[in-house]
Amino acid sequence: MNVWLSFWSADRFKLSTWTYINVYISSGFVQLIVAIVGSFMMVLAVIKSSRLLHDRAFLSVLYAPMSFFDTTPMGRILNRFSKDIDTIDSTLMNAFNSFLITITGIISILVLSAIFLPWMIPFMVLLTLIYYYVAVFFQQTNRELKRLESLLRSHLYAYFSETLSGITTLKAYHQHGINKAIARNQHNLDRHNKAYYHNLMALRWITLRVFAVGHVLNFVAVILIIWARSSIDPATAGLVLSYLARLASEMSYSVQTFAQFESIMNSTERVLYYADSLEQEPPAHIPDHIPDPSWPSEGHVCFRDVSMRYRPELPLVLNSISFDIPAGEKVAVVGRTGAGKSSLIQALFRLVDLDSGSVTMDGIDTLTIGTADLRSKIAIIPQDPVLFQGTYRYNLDPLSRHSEQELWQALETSDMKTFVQQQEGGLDGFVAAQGENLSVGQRQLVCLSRALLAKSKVVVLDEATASVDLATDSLIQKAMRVDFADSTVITIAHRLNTVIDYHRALVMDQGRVAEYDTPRRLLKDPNSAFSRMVDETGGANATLLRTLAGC
Ligand SMILES: Nc1ncnc2c1ncn2[C@@H]1O[C@H](COP(=O)(O)OP(=O)(O)OP(=O)(O)O)[C@@H](O)[C@H]1O
Repeated sequence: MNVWLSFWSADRFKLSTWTYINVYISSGFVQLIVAIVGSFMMVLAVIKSSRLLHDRAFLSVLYAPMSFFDTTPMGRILNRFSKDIDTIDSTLMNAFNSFLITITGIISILVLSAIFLPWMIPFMVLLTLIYYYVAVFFQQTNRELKRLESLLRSHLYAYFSETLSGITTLKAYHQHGINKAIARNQHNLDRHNKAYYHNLMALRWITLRVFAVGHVLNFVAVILIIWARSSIDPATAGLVLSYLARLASEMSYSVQTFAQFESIMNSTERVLYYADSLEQEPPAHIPDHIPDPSWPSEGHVCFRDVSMRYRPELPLVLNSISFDIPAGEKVAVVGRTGAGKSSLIQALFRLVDLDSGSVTMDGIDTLTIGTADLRSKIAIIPQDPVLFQGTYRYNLDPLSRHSEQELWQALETSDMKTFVQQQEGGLDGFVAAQGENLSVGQRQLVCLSRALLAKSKVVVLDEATASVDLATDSLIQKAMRVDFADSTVITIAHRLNTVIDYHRALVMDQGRVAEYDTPRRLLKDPNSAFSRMVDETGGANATLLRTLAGC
């Protein structure tokens, strides 16, 4: 544009060469102003669209299957939502703008030189080809180096966040644990810096070659001007040389800005992958199969030949499991560690897709309805209760469906009323991220209150192994018997004392149902797996358990 503008004005106003040069420079200035204003507006547009991209990617991650979280390090996810999004927001348009300015600058210089020194055209074509070849070669290497750097940054973030979340364990190992964490962190930092250093070196490599191409073109121009000194006036020669002097740095800068632009587009590509290509869970709602709001009114749960594996390449963790839980019964799921107890719950919630078989609740196959429709109907008190940053009110009733009185009632049943009343703000008191300002037992009691409010017909309790004191434990057990008297309760039990009076015990062994009957009947057979588990609790306790079971 500035070449055209300067020629047009020079011709129209019959300007001298020096004025002509001034016009050329000032038209370049006009171009710069237009580019800056344009890029400012585009930056705003990019920030807005990156926000949409961020939201789409975030939603897609939230609905990704559990296998995605099992196989993707947390650092990698954090990297995409921090560094990549920030790069798109703050540097994408500037890099694109800089690249456009330098490339149009190079074209202007080449056109200007070609007009005044036409003999340069063959050299320009040859050197442009060399420039292109070197730039493409550099780009291929640079792209991989950038990927490597980003990957190693993800490792760095992953280990860092892992260290922070396990800080208490590290501290428990005193100086040894901390020193090890520091050493590992330094190692990760060094590896990341190595990749970054190679990136810088690659940039040096290309700069040297591109500068060489630019200077050779300059040299050729000088030779040609000397050769044609009789037919070219000094002012024109000066004009061409002064512009060609800028060529080398413009060429080098254009490769750098293109490399930067491409690496930013890598960030865009990575976020786009999360937004568009992540495998997704089955739909949250299936319009033609929305269950009746009162479903499940009974709480009859039935597993039929259920097989499940966590990922296609892994072995089955549930192997053709069948059992029936009549409505309102309390079932204890017991078994050795790794037997598949938690996997059973994953199958019930459809957190992992079934390989085969079906799970029905009150006759409705859970595969035929949306995952959100299913999960909202089952209450769970997990072993490791999760609370969100906010208030007690928000954690108890995130969808604001219950009255204040109902919230207090639920807290009273779970013995948390006095505690919440003592907090500043009461129900609107502050709950830290992951409930860090509450003990694990208190967190479980908040989860119990939430389950009480949900009034679900199917309740799952993943019994805490060690983190809950006996008082909290017995409170939860009492709630299971009294407040969920009409509900079907499935308890993953680690302590047999708490579930010995349940209606049934389901003994899991290596992903199969080993035994399923009333504790009394199972205990009548001294060789049953359940009997052996009871015996392992010790002579006196085993006798007590047998008495409680009515043997
Ligand atoms: N996310 C996962 N990805 C792959 N395999 C898993 C995953 N979770 C569990 N497993 C495997 O599934 C099997 C059953 O594990 P599960 O957690 O269901 O056992 P569990 O009986 O609940 O054990 P525990 O009493 O120790 O909690 C184990 O062999 C375990 O290695």
